[in-house]
Amino acid sequence: MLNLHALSVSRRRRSVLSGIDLQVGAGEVVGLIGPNGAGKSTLMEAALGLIPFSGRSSLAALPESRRARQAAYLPQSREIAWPVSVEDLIALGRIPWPGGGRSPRDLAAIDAAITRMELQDYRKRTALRLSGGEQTRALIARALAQETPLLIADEPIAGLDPAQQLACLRLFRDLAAEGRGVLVSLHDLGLAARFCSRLVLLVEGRIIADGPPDQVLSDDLMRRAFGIALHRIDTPEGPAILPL
Ligand SMILES: Nc1ncnc2c1ncn2[C@@H]1O[C@H](COP(=O)(O)OP(=O)(O)OP(=O)(O)O)[C@@H](O)[C@H]1O
Repeated sequence: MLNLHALSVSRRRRSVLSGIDLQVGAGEVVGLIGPNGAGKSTLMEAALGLIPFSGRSSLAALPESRRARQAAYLPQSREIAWPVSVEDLIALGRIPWPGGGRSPRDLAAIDAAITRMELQDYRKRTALRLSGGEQTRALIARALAQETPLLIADEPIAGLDPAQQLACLRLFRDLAAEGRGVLVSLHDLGLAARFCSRLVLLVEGRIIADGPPDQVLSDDLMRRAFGIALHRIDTPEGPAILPL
């Protein structure tokens, strides 16, 4: 679904990503974790073909029209440029598909995305006047309306309340169960452990671990990545991981 090979990015003549090999398959929620500035957003932007890179991205190799039918993207910046209604914002997700956003197929996809993000009461409101968390949910709904096999989401739960964080990650898990692939960057390591099938740990532009959450969240790797110890509390729902 997504295949990155020897992908490298330099910015201002500084290496930001180096030799990235990464696969995201159908049915996987792959969590991208690592310190601020490690290169998580850069990896996503390069994989999507939004910035120059060397190496190979199976997604960026597609023609632009097919790329937008293959992957939807929630960028870290939640900028909404125009005073459109929530419904019209979500309809933008249908642009890659024939129908102009108003075919019965488009309307069904928009309705489904609104329902999944519980935005029924917001659909006629001006997106710019929603709260930050509500705007994020509307932008996730736009990505869902795109109905792509792959979803790439950059810190989707940043700014969401705890219940919405859980709802968002449960939704991603459901998408994977439906056969889609999800690549998501997260800073909450406990939630990453609970909801991701695999974790990829990025440090200074290189992948230093890629595997099951328990393996990647080892004391050694966490100390190497973040320079601190983490305390793990196991609950019936999964681990909670606290910085010490
Ligand atoms: N447009 C740019 N020009 C120059 N350097 C950049 C640019 N964008 C990002 N960088 C640098 O690239 C590095 C990786 O940034 P990136 O945003 O990918 O990190 P990140 O892992 O997503 O961080 P965070 O967790 O803080 O969001 C950082 O050192 C950043 O300063």
